[in-house]
Amino acid sequence: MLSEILKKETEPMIEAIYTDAFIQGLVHGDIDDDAVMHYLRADALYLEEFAKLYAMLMSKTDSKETVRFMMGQMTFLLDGESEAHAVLARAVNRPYEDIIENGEWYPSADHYIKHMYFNACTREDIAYAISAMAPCPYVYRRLGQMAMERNTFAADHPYRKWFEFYANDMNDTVDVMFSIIDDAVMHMAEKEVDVLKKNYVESTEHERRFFNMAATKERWDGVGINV
Ligand SMILES: Cc1ncc(CN)c(N)n1
Repeated sequence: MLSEILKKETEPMIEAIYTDAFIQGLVHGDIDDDAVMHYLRADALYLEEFAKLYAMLMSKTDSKETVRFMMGQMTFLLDGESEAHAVLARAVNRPYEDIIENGEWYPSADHYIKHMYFNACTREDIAYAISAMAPCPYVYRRLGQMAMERNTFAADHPYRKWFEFYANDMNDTVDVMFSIIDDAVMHMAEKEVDVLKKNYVESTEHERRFFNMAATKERWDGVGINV
C-alpha cells in the first residue's frame, strides 16, 4: 500500500526533525521561550487554514463518511488541538491570546499553507490535497511517540503533555487520511500517484521547515516596507 511506503520512506526525515533544535529543546525543556511563541503565532494561523481546507474539500466528495470525518476534524482543529497549544503557552507563562495576537504566515509557514491550498484548489480529487495534508497529523504522532519512547519525563516536565497529546490523539485522523490516499491510488495512473508521493514528501519537509522557522524566529525581511 502506498501509505506504508510513504511512512517508511519519510521516517529518516522525521528522525531529522526529532534531532533538530526545536524538538530537542522541548525534550530537554530548555527551548527559548521566544521560539515557542513564534511557533504558536504561526501554528494558530496554520490550524485555522487547515480547518478551512477541510471546508473546501467537503464540497468535492460524495462520501458522507468523509464529510463527517472532515467536520469532526474541523472541530478538533478549532477546539481540541488548542489543548496542545495551551501546554506551550503555560510553559512560557504567558496568556495564549496575547501570544498569538500578532501572528503571521512567516515564510516557511506561508509556503506550506500554499502548497496545501494549491492542491485543494487545482484538483477535483481530494486525494491530492489529502496527500499534502497527511504529514500534519502523522509527523506529529511519530514525534510524540519517539519522545515518549526515548525519554522518561518527570511529571512536571513543561512539555511532556505536548508530546503525550500528539502520541495519543492522532490515530483515527492518520488512519482515515491514509485510507483516502490508498483508495485513490487504486484508480489512478502511475503519473498521478507520483504527484501524491511528491506532495506527501514535500509536506514532510515543510513540517521540518516549520519547526526550524520557529527555532530561528524566521520572518519576512521586507514586511514593514511602505509599498
Ligand atoms: C505545522 C503543523 N503541522 C502539524 C500539526 C499537528 N496537527 C500542527 N499543529 N502544526
